[in-house]
Amino acid sequence: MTSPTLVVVHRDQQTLAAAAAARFLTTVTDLQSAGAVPHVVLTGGGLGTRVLSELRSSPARAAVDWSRLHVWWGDERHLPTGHPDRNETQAREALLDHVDVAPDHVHPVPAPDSPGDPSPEEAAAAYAAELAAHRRPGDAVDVPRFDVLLLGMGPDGHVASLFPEHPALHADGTVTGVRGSPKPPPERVSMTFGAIRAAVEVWFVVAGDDKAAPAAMALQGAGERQVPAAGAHGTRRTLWLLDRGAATRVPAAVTRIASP
Ligand SMILES: O=C1O[C@H](COP(=O)(O)O)[C@@H](O)[C@H](O)[C@H]1O
Repeated sequence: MTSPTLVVVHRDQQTLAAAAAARFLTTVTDLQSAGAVPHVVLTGGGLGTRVLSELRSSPARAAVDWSRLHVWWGDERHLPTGHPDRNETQAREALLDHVDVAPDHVHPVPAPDSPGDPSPEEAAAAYAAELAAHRRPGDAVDVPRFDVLLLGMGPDGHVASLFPEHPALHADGTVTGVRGSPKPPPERVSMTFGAIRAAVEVWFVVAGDDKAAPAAMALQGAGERQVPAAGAHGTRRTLWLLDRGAATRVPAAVTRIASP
């Protein structure tokens, strides 16, 4: 049985980013107050990073015990440590350097300048091993059961670094090296659908007219080879947080207007 999908439309990118941050803070606070140490997966991309900036500037960020939170990435650009285009660098600058995360609870994808100078495939294998080491009792896949997995979506419908018609779409295991990415840089590391679909909740954060077509296709039964976003869903719920531009082609019957 497939889990429910909820599409929420916000007035504009700014409202969407702030609302996603508020949801995130509430979800993590609820989990922590129930005694859990949540596992969250961050996304790169313009809006994904903006959500992190909103988390940083929210007064409610003090409600979260940042030291009791595991942070992972759904994908990474295979670039040296500290490179401005690494998703990790952007997340650290936007949020992680400004909250009291426990360093050993932050799990970046190994960079090419990490010990052993890993290739994308070797970095993927190391990340898969790190994920497997955090698997919890009862977890069905070799990853911790992610409480929230954030995803941006490219105008081509890609999610994480799973691009349309790319061989990485068919990778086994939980993490794959990616070569020949149509979006620079060409070398990347990505969670596979197997890992993404182990998440309890998948939250898409998508804004802009250029995302309207793939959003509509993903929500209306497109194949995941053509529109990879169609293949990403959570075990309990999949949430699409859109701005008006990205929602223009989604049938009104499946959307909820949060901020007109
Ligand atoms: O390269 C990437 O792009 C996607 C989408 O980015 P956006 O700027 O179009 O929102 C992102 O989700 C992914 O993590 C990133 O590596």
